[in-house]
Amino acid sequence: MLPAKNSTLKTTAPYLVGLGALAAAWLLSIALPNYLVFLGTTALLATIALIGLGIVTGTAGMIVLCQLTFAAVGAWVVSWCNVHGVPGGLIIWIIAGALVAAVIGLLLGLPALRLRGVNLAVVTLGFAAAADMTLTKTQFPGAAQAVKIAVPGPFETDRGYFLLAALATIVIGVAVYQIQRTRLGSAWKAVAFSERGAAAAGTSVRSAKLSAFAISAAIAGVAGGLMAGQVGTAYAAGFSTLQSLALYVLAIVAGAHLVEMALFGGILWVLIPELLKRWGVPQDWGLVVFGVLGIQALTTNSNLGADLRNAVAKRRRARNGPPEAKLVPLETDPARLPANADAPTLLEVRHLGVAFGQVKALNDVSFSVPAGHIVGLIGPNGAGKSTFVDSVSGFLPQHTGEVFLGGEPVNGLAPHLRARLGLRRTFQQDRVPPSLSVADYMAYLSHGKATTERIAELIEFFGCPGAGEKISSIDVGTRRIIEVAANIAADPKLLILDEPAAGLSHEEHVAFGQRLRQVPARYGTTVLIIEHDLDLVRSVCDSLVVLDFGSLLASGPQETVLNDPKVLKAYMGETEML
Ligand SMILES: Nc1ncnc2c1ncn2[C@@H]1O[C@H](COP(=O)(O)OP(=O)(O)OP(=O)(O)O)[C@@H](O)[C@H]1O
Repeated sequence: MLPAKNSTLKTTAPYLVGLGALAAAWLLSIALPNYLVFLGTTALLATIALIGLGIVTGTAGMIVLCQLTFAAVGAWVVSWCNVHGVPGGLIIWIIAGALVAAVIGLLLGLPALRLRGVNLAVVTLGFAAAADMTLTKTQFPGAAQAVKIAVPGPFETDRGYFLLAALATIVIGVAVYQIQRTRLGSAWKAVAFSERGAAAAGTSVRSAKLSAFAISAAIAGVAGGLMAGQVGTAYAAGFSTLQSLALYVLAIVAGAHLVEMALFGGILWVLIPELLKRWGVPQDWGLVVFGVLGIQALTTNSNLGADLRNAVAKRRRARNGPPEAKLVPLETDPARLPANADAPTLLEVRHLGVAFGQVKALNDVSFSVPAGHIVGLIGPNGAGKSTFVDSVSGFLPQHTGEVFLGGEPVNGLAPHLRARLGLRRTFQQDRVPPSLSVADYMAYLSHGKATTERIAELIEFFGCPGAGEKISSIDVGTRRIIEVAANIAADPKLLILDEPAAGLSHEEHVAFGQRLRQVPARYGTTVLIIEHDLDLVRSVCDSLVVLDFGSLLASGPQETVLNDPKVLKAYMGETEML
């Protein structure tokens, strides 16, 4: 875990950097010639739009090609307020523009809940093109009469306006940096990596996506309002579809989900056309340059920000060595819990059935899991184990039959709601967002319930890499253990583990089993584990349920089930192997 002094420094650092940046902006506003100050303002306003775009594309993983349309909304509201003499002045008008842009972002985000990838890109591009045509026809309020937007006294000069733009960039930059580190930021990253993984962690994918859209659009609205104030009158040409596309390219090339890289992108936004102008090349060629950069970024699936961070992490790793493997067997083997016959039922499934076309993946399966137990769910490949987990955790709502948690029916509840009721699960595939650190991931999964001390205790107990280690630098086997520990951090009633030990060495299997055996008594969590490794199953489970061809073959105490001739025949095909 991070020492307290370090973590205080981490919390205050963004504010200190912000103050430093404000001082640098003030010095630049004095030192730079007028023309460069104007260009600097343009770069800062592009930076603001890029920071917003970084949230929705870089962090939440959606392709949005209409960022400057949201900016146009901000500019439109400012122009309208100016023409109609709305009280409050520029700053209030900009805030109003941001709010209107957020509402429009929210509305556009609704179809995004159903669309992904290229389809979402097409919808947002269509929205940008439609808004572009409408604005070109109708123009901004006051544009035809060239009504100048009233800018408050201190910001009237180019230097003053540069400082206003710098202040807005710093405030938004620090705020977004901090949001990225909250549970909401983690939810965006989790949704971008795996919507199923995020839902299983109790995140409403719908709310996460809509909030990303709304906040991103609001920030674009601020950029647009400021753009209108910078030039005095907003024109449609400043918010065209092509420019939105170019901005998107810059966001992915630079890696605008990182605030400092958004600033870099903002500088490129101004620098490339400026250099072309100086070299006597038509500025429209800037769009070609952006296009080439975009193809490069998309084909290599990387961005400058991530590359830079990876290079730094690589150097640090070369200096410090890889994260130490800490999941080692305990010296004294903790005993397997004796099954408590009087324990109340925690999970009960009645007549569960799932059909995929002609395949009956589950057929009238009924059994229960008593509280405080570790129950193994076993069966040959294709027996229906994962289908069972998907049904119980809410990912296969089309199942028949009923599921009860603690006596309450959970049928019809979405996965994230079941997770919030204390029904957690892990996955066979890697669903741990690589962009989070171990501690951030645990805090995210625990819904902020787990304290720093609790996270440290879980890391220690499960032999996970250090709290500050990035998941991306950790092997997939270890990530599965982190996934187990993080789910326990949420204090679930029931944790369903889908092959948690896949990818671990024999020694780690043993060590993991020793930890798992202690989970019900130590953390109060009941465990249902699916596992092919019978050594692990034997070492941790007090009772077993066996599925075969989607039907319940046997259930009961471990020894009885493993000696059942039906199970021996169906599960392994030959008795000796058991
Ligand atoms: N989405 C799907 N569409 C069609 N058939 C499916 C689907 N998912 C699972 N099945 C089928 O349902 C049956 C049960 O699959 P399931 O993955 O639940 O088995 P399993 O016991 O978890 O297997 P394994 O141990 O290999 O993970 C299999 O015959 C499988 O081919």
